[in-house]
Amino acid sequence: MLKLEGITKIFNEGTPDEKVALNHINLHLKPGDFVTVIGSNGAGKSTMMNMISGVLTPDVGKVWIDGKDVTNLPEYKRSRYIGRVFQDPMAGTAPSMTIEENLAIAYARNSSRTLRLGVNRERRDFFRTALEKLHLNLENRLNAKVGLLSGGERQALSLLMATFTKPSILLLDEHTAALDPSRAELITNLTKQLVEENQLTTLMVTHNMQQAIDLGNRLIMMDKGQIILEVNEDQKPNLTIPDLMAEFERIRGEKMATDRTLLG
Ligand SMILES: Nc1ncnc2c1ncn2[C@@H]1O[C@H](COP(=O)(O)OP(=O)(O)OP(=O)(O)O)[C@@H](O)[C@H]1O
Repeated sequence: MLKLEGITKIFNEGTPDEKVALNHINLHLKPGDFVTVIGSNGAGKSTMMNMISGVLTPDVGKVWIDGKDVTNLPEYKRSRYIGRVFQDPMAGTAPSMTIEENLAIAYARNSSRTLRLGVNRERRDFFRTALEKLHLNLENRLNAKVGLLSGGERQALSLLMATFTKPSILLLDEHTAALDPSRAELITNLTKQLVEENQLTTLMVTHNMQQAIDLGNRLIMMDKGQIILEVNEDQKPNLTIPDLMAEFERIRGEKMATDRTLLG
């Protein structure tokens, strides 16, 4: 489903600002895997997500999606395989367009579906049914401009837009971090629901260790451009925050830099 093979990315190579952002990353996600990604600031998490979505190309290594080598496929050509939700609720939607128009764009992105431009009745019913799942009453506001929605509502819509065409890979990039706790919980629950319903293969970056433990069937920890710990399906149900901190200390020989956000 997703395979990263020996991925290395060096920024500003050969200059005093040289930075090895990813150092020989190997990762394999089976269909339906939901992998949470934790790691300190600058560990390489966003760089890895950008490598998968095609924003960046690796210096060394290959990216495979659905058995295809997509390493050199540009972002716009990869978008039909990938749904992505960012930290900023403003990033995933077009504020001056209506909810319906935003959904129509997301729907059209997956070109494997038949696309007739515009929104016909059948499509509108499909959008309404999808929106009902959010339990935010957005199904009755199809013609409302997205710019008028709250941050939580926009993030819920972004999540729906990223998932309802069933992408091969769903990338969640700290997508609850900018929300207040009750909205973050709503989006977390919605994430669980949509991923399960659509059986999506998912990679989620979070700074919240409890969220990383609670969601998904696998967990990886990154540090200094490397995956330093992989927790598999059998180990994850019993995992605790102290376990993760102890593992970091064992591997790196130093205490993990933590703050309240990281501890959730
Ligand atoms: N375009 C770039 N040019 C130069 N250096 C970069 C660039 N993008 C990332 N880096 C560096 O690469 C390293 C990894 O960055 P990355 O954003 O992937 O980390 P991260 O794990 O997502 O961190 P955070 O949790 O703080 O968002 C960092 O040291 C960062 O400064």
